[in-house]
Amino acid sequence: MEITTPGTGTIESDADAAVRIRGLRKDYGRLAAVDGIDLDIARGETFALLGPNGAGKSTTVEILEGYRLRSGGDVSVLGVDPARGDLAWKARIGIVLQSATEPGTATVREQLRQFAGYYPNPRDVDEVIAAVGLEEKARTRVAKLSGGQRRRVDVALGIIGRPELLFLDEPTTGFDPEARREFWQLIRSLKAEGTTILLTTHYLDEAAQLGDRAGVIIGGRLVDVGAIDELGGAEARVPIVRWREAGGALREVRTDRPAELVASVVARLGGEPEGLEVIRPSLEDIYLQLVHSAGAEAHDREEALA
Ligand SMILES: Nc1ncnc2c1ncn2[C@@H]1O[C@H](COP(=O)(O)OP(=O)(O)OP(=O)(O)O)[C@@H](O)[C@H]1O
Repeated sequence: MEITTPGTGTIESDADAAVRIRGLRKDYGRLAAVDGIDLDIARGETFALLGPNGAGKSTTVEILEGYRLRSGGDVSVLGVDPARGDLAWKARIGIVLQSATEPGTATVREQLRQFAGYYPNPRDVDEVIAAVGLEEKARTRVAKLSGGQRRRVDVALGIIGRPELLFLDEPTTGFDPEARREFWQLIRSLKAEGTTILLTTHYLDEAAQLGDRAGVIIGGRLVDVGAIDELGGAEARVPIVRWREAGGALREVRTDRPAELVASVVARLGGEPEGLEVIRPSLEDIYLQLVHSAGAEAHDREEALA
């Protein structure tokens, strides 16, 4: 069994972590874009990496993919240091990058068939086309597809090689709501087959739908990591009860016993309180709290140093 150490996201019995990161650093001149990250991702897990623009997510992911060299720390991806990953290792990972490659003149099926040829054990091209919902566009040139349809081709190219580990960098940007839901189904089926998935996204609902765990990177540091429904800690999840008093004044109380509070307000007001709401913080609310408190801490550190 794997035991996750709170606060670091490392796995204690590590026999089969898909990704293992220790003390990872990446400096661009004086900027520490990644500033000492420790994280493990278990095999078969879907892990969502969250964080504001410029936080260091893509830098971290590109180091794991072998596209970027690190400045310090240790990294192992499927048991291999990505800085030394050979073709056999590359065939075991799938990548859907943020910006799509140039489409060229090939049709959807031609492009997928070509990519399938690069892998030892590819998926069936037509099955993949169906999985990403592009059957009707299989004979269309990629260059003639809409932005969202091209994104589906990117996803298809990422999974054609039957990867053990799939990197998805903001995969559903530009998808319409129905396409996003279809994509989530596809990811769930890949997960059911045992694929490990590292998802970077700004859509918190996507993280909540797909992620087993999530980590929040801010300013190059992993400020929180845990099961999606534990992120931010118990305190951040305390519900808010809101209602209007008899005179119209708005009251708001945070309590982990909302039913008890509502009962006492009803008894006191002698009936249904106006505008009554019990609000449970969403993942987005919790994420925004984390971002704000990390920003405030960084500000305090700067003040202390000044
Ligand atoms: N090649 C580079 N040279 C210099 N600085 C870079 C380079 N690549 C990234 N950075 C800087 O490193 C920091 C982290 O960037 P990164 O792309 O990892 O962020 P991100 O979390 O993926 O952001 P986004 O959500 O906008 O994609 C940013 O401040 C960025 O400007």
